[in-house]
Amino acid sequence: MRRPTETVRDPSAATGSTPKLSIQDVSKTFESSRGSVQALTATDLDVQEGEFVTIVGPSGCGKSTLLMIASGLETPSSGRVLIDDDPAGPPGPRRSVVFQQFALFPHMTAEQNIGFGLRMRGGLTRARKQELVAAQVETMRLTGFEKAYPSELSGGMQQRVAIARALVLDPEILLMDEPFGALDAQTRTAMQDEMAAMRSRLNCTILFVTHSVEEAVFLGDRIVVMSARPGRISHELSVSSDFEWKRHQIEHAMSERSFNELREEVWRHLHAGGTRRAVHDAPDGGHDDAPDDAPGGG
Ligand SMILES: Nc1ncnc2c1ncn2[C@@H]1O[C@H](COP(=O)(O)OP(=O)(O)OP(=O)(O)O)[C@@H](O)[C@H]1O
Repeated sequence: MRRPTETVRDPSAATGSTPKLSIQDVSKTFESSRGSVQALTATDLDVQEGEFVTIVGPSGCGKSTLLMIASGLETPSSGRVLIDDDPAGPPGPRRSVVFQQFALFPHMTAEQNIGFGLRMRGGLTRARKQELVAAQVETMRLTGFEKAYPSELSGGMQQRVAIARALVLDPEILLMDEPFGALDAQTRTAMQDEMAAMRSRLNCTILFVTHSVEEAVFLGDRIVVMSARPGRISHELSVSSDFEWKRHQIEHAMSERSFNELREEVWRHLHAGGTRRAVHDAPDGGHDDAPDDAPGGG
């Protein structure tokens, strides 16, 4: 029987399949007025088709940089990114990104925001585009708010619009950079549950950056732990889909022993990676909010 948690070094080697997304020996150095900052070093990550990979690590360790490089919005200083074994190239419709700050157009309604990326897409009639937007409105439980402007929507609804805007493009790879980080605790919990429930209906591969170990454990098929700057992947853990709590809500999951064992294991690896304080949740896990003390915060 498969152990519920096990260290996975190279999942593609285990499955023998071509990864959907492959980040190979990527490093990134930013040049700024304060000198150069090495954000990432020698980072390798393979993500299999349909896999949901969560990334945690200390503040400033390069999580967002890794995600931006995976999206094509940032170029690596060295190394390469492949999709289905081919160079990923510049950003395109195969990859969609959802940011922490929803980045909605304030002068557009919810449905106009959702349909924005479809405007440039050829081969679709106007009626078909409207159908696709309507389907996302329903999936994201935004019915009745189609004509509302972002300022008229709650934070959770705004983020649902942002996710709908990414999903309407039917991306092969969805890249999410702390998508629930700007939400209040209650809305965040609701969105975590929605993401887990929606997951089986999503036909895409997901890379998800979070500061929350709980979110990472609850949502991820695999958790990637990064170490302090210059960031690199220090550990990976797989989370078996056999866990019963994977089919429940996060509040329920957090009361399960196996969930908490996994959470503690992630914390151990975070501590081993060189920071006392890496993420900002675990309300009952003894890891209270505290000022960032990891090097290179930002
Ligand atoms: N455009 C940039 N120019 C200069 N330095 C940058 C730039 N983007 C990121 N950095 C630096 O690279 C390092 C990694 O940043 P990044 O945002 O990827 O980390 P992170 O792990 O996502 O941080 P956080 O958890 O706080 O969001 C930081 O030291 C940051 O200051």
